[in-house]
Amino acid sequence: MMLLDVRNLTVKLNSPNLTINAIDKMSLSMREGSIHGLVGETGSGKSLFAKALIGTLSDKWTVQADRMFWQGEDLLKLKPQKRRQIINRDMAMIFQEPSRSLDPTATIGEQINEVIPKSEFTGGIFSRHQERLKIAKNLLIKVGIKDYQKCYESYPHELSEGLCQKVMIAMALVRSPKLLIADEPTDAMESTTKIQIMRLLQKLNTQKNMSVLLITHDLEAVINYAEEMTILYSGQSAESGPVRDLLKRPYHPYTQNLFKSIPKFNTDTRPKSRLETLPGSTPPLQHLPIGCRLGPRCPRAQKECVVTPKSIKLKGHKFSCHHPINLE
Ligand SMILES: Nc1ncnc2c1ncn2[C@@H]1O[C@H](COP(=O)(O)OP(=O)(O)OP(=O)(O)O)[C@@H](O)[C@H]1O
Repeated sequence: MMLLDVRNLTVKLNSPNLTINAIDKMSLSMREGSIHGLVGETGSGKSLFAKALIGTLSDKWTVQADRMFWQGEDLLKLKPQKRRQIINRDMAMIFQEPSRSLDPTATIGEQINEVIPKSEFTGGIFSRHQERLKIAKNLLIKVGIKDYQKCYESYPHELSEGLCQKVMIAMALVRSPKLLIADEPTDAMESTTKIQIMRLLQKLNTQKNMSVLLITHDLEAVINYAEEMTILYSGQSAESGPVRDLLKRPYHPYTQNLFKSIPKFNTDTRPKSRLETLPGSTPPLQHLPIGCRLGPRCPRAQKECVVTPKSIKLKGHKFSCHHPINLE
């Protein structure tokens, strides 16, 4: 069953002089119980997408979409209060630099206690303290923190980034969300910590059937842990589909180039030769090209590319390109 189905999402930045489509008709759909990677370079709009979905963008942004279905219900058609209720109940988000998301003046225990909803308590007011303690410790055990007592009593600065991220995940689990949005959850972490966090997310996905939207520019993590992925370039969807299929036969030149930028997946590269990258860099918001935004950097660009390409569905992929590769 489809958990999330967003079609043609446009996120506009409204300034006094002009309006910019920071996200331009992006689509993303994910199945219930899956890990879905959302990949793109810095500034491609990954975090904006997440914020548009959970409704935390400020008034200077306008969000429009043909549909934003959550378990078959269009979130954009709901009254704000109802929408918030569904999002609070079903979705949770964790961020990069977890130590910054935690309150430096309160212990981990105090912070977990604060997010436990009243509905979790079964006993009376006098047993509340003991219940809180039990729930918080269970959460810390669930995310694999062995020394949970010490962690419970610690302040964030006394913990490593990896432990802080586990605490953030524990806090996110308190409402048993159906979807966990993980925005660069392992950014700037060392590789062993990275693997621990990714394995934890994978375990929660398989054991609790919690879907994960993994937002990252770490393509290898997506290849290792996600079943499906969406590739964003400068606010436009380039290609989406099952990770294995995309790896085997990408249709979009940008997808092909992304994979070629990882030595492990570029078997054509001779030792000591340069990795293939596209010329130039991603355009800033104030200088977005018209049509396909990859156009100025794309080796296959032709005059049609000044018109935004339509999304084409083929063999389980969706891609938006006038001159795709590997079609034969
Ligand atoms: N509050 C804001 N005001 C103005 N522009 C913004 C704001 N937030 C994001 N942007 C712009 O919107 C675009 C998309 O930003 P976003 O943070 O979604 O990118 P991202 O893909 O998540 O990048 P990163 O991987 O660096 O987090 C960027 O060009 C960014 O500069």
